[in-house]
Amino acid sequence: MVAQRCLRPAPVFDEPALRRAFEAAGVKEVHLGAVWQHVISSAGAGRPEDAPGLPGSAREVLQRHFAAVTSSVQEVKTSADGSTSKLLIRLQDGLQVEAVIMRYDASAGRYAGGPRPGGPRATLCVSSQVGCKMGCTFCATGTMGLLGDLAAGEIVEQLFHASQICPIRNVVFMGMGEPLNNYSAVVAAVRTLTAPRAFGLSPSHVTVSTVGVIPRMLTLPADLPGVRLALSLHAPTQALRATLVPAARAYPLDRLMAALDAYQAASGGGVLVEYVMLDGVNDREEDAAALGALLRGRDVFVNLIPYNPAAAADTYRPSSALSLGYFQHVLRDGHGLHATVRQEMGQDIAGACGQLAAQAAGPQRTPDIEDIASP
Ligand SMILES: C[S@@+](CC[C@H](N)C(=O)[O-])C[C@H]1O[C@@H](n2cnc3c(N)ncnc32)[C@H](O)[C@@H]1O
Ligand code: SF4
Repeated sequence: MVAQRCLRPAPVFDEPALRRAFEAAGVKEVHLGAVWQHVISSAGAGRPEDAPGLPGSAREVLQRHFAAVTSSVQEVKTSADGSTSKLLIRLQDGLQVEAVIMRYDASAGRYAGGPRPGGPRATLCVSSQVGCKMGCTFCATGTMGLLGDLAAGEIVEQLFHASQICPIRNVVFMGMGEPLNNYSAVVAAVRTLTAPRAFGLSPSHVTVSTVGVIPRMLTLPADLPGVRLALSLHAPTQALRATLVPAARAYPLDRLMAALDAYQAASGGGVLVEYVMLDGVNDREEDAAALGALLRGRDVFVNLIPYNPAAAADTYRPSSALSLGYFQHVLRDGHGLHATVRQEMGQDIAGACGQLAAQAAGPQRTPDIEDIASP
């Protein structure tokens, strides 16, 4: 059991906490936006209670219980090519998470150039938990186990910190943690990221990535309309998936595909399918054929992710360029699927997918099925 974290002061970007405190003090909801705008426009320098137009009761609540920013950036590492910056963020109780800025011009399909303030808008990869209990065998975060859930405000603060470095257009929940295991905080955080009187991101510019927490996938379209879903699949059969992703034992592949279909029926949107390419493990000819058959006819976009070394003594190797190309060809030309190979950036600062592990890794263990199945 992970210890409950106690945040004092509470982050002002924590919408549920702020709403509850305002309600209890009889403060009108309309003042939430004014407080956020004040903090954002002053780059965190302005105290929440000094937002213009607040009644005395709101000022008192804010002064006693809330702070503009509760986390701090300990270190920023930028890759040699300038494409990626990794932020090490310290939370108020000493836990640490990482967030990654990727300067990638999605519209042009290529890296957009170095860390230029005011340059092309970037994508921010945020963390939702400190560590993760799901224990995927190829993921650095998975080796840590779960140390704690982030509060909604701490997730939002990652965008706040990144925005001080460069303008952010997209947010992807592909950092540390399984976002659907910290569901209520992630939903509240996305609502603040997309609120016009807070950060005003378009919902379609926010992607929540999951290893497949079925009950939460089904509620997502109603709770976060317009937000995109990415599903980390990694294998075309239950037997192979269970060896890579322990969560597959709690959420088997047939039920996962049914949940994917139900999600799509409810959201009306396509889903990004992520597939980490592991040499000789899930990148063989028969895997490509089985994946093509599994996804054929579904509204999905397959992203083949070159494996990033996650530990010094690694059991996996990245697939060769030849295997990646062949796999993509089978999906595209054999099965009519959209399939791309992800352009990986930031490996030299260990800032690529699956490499985030701000704390030292704990002893690796296979998670209990009961533990995985309780989101
Ligand atoms: C770190 S996870 C966080 C979001 C969520 N827990 C999930 O699994 O989708 C984001 C993505 O990174 C991928 N990933 C994990 N370890 C990786 C590695 N060593 N190399 C490349 N991608 C990796 C995951 O499979 C997933 O698609
Ligand atoms: S890949 Fe995602 S679900 Fe799996 S251990 Fe890493 S963070 Fe957790």
